[in-house]
Amino acid sequence: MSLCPQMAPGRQHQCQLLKSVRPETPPGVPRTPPQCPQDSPSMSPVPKSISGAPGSPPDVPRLPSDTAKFPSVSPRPPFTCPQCPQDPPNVPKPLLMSPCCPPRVPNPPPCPPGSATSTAGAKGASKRPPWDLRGQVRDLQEALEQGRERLQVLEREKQEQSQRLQQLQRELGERESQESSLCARVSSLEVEVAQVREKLEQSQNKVKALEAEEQRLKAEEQRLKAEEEQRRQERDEAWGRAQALLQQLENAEEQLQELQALRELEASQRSLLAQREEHIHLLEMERRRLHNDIQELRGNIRVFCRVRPLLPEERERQRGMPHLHFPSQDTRSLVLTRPDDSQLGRERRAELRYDFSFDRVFPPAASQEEIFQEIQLLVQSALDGYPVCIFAYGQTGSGKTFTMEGPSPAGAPESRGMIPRAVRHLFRGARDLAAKGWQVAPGPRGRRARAGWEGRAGTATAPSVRLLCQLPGDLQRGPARPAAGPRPARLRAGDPPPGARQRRAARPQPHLGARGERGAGGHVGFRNSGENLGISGGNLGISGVNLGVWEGFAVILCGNLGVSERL
Ligand SMILES: Nc1ncnc2c1ncn2[C@@H]1O[C@H](COP(=O)(O)OP(=O)(O)OP(=O)(O)O)[C@@H](O)[C@H]1O
Repeated sequence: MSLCPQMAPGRQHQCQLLKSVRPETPPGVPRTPPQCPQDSPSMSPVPKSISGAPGSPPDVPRLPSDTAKFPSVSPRPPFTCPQCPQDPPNVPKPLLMSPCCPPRVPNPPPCPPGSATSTAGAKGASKRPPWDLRGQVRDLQEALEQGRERLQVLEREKQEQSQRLQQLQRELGERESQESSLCARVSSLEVEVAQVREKLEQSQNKVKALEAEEQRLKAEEQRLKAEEEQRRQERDEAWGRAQALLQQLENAEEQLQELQALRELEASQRSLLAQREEHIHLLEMERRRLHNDIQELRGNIRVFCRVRPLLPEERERQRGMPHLHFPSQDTRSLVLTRPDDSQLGRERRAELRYDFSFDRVFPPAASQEEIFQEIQLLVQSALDGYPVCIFAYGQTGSGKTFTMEGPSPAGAPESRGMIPRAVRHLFRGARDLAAKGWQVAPGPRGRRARAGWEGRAGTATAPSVRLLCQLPGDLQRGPARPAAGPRPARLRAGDPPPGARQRRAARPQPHLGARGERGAGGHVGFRNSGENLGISGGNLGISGVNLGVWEGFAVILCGNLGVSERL
């Protein structure tokens, strides 16, 4: 059995079946196995899915089922006569066992005489007597005749079989050509299948890529949707803010209009205020003038007398102060009496009476506040630009320091002296003036400036206030100074304190608190919020009662003058 060398194993059975029905090739005729030029060794059987696939060409003839066409593949066993021990010699074997060409089993030839099949004739012949030779010859002739007829039948059958064989050979050729074409077709189909598979793989790869791209695009779509949602929210928020801003803008425009109206009102009010301020200024100037006229009328130089109470040790030595009398109806008088005893003590004379008159007399019970009530108007005059000098004069131990500074150490606020009270009054008055639009600033040092508070709101004039303080005992003795230093010059009105510039440039001024604590050399100064209303009188050189006032500055000179004598 020869096989197609390029035929796939799955197709071997088919070729085997075709081979089995092929008759023996006559000798001399070259037999060529059917070739499948397009078959490849790796060709696989045609898958049913392909033949039944929708894409299969409809005109491709399907190979007939071999088993259907050739149900009995195995060769039929040779016919044997059941009555004969071996095959009859001239009985042809069946050639085909195809359903389309069912085998035609010839009638079994009659058994030769003597065999089991010829038992009937033999029986007939046996019925003949052995001596009936003629009868036996007739029987033989009849048998011969039957054999001839049988031979003729067989000849006809042979011819029919030959024709059938030729027909089958033609069919076989057709089938082989058909098979070749089918093989070629199958090969082409397999190539197409391979191409389709390749395309299918490519398509699957593309599908996978597209699916991945789809996933990516879906994710991108989700992200874009989220961004879109966020943008929408932001837009809504921005829209809300814009609406709010529009509303605010409208409100602002309304407020602007109101502000414009208010500005116009403010301008009118300002002009009115300016008029009122001008009026107030005029009134203030008038008040100042009247105030100082009153002060002048009361006296440019006023002398107050204060009698301090007895000290504890003095109470032990004397019984009260019967020699001092303070008329209750007259606060300006002080009466001093003393008995006018004769030198011998025999005569009884009337008391000697000394009447003193001052601008104000303060009895021992007078408080610091009562005293300051009298001098604070002078402080107001200093704020108005008038030179003011306040000093205490008296015997040692008469209470000058107590009056001007207060007790030492410091006691209750109500026991403060005149200096801290004046300073406080000055600063308070300066603040009140500033609240009214007046500018209060320290004046230029070392040069003269116009006296008085002539500055007004909006003007640039610089009022100056200097508070010159000399502490107890120092005014008479003078400040401590170097031995080689110059002696203080006698001051004239209008002269600046000698050495003031020099002193200010030489060393910083001692600064005290608002209470006016004693500084080095007995000179004190007051500083508050950078405004120096302090002392520059270190070398003021006031001696005795000769006081100099530096014109051009509003000066308050507070101090006391000690005398070495007791009254
Ligand atoms: N009004 C008063 N009320 C109570 N005590 C007073 C009063 N005035 C003075 N004193 C007391 O009298 C004493 C002497 O007062 P002070 O030192 O002020 O006198 P002085 O005139 O300054 O003396 P000196 O000239 O020696 O400096 C002090 O103890 C003081 O406390």
